[in-house]
Amino acid sequence: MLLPIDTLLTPQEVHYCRQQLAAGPWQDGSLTAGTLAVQVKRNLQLDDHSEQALQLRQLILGKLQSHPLFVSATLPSRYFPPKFNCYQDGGHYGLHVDNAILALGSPEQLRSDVSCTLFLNSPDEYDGGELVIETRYGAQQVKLEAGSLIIYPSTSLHQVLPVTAGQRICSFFWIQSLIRDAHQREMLFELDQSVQALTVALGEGDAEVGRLSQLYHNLLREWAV
Ligand SMILES: O=C(O)CCC(=O)C(=O)O
Ligand SMILES: [Fe+2]
Repeated sequence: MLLPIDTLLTPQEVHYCRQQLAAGPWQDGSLTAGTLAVQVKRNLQLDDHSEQALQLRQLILGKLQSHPLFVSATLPSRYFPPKFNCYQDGGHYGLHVDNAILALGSPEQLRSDVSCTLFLNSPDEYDGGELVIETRYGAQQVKLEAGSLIIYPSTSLHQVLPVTAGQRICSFFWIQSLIRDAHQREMLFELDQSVQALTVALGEGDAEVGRLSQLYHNLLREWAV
């Protein structure tokens, strides 16, 4: 499931991120690429240890944790601290799959189940730079408004097309989900969305809403790892 989440950040929050990023120490993205990725990756990344990265991570993680649609769709168990990238002058990231286990061997180790890109500048500010995600139904091109986020299964092959004019600035990160399997996660998401809509329409006291809600929680209990 590819799911866009519109306006995770307000325009004011996007503005704050852009200010911090303008000041931030950027480095060659190939420094942090694995042995395979280094052959296909050409971009800049904010130094993960910088003050700017620490500040922005806190802001983004806080917004994610309090966003009901994001939580329902990803069922997060652990968050990889958001990173920041910038593509310009033909910069791109060729077709790849994200590492299954991130920060391998460290206390932050996490299995990537859901990959996320949060767009931090407007699509009007650059040409190219589409995030292209291969799905069972063909390749999908994604380029969202500043402050919006796309989530997609980490099992997918994906690439960022060359940015031929301007700059594309994003945050990207991964989620380890309570539900490892993308299909199970998607079914739970759809059930949860229906339960929420029926709760509004029929009220919390409705017996059938109660039964569907019981089903949701018992499936989650059954499948959560
Ligand atoms: O910039 C993006 O949208 C995705 C970056 C990416 O695929 C990665 O860093 O693994
Ligand atoms: Fe990736």
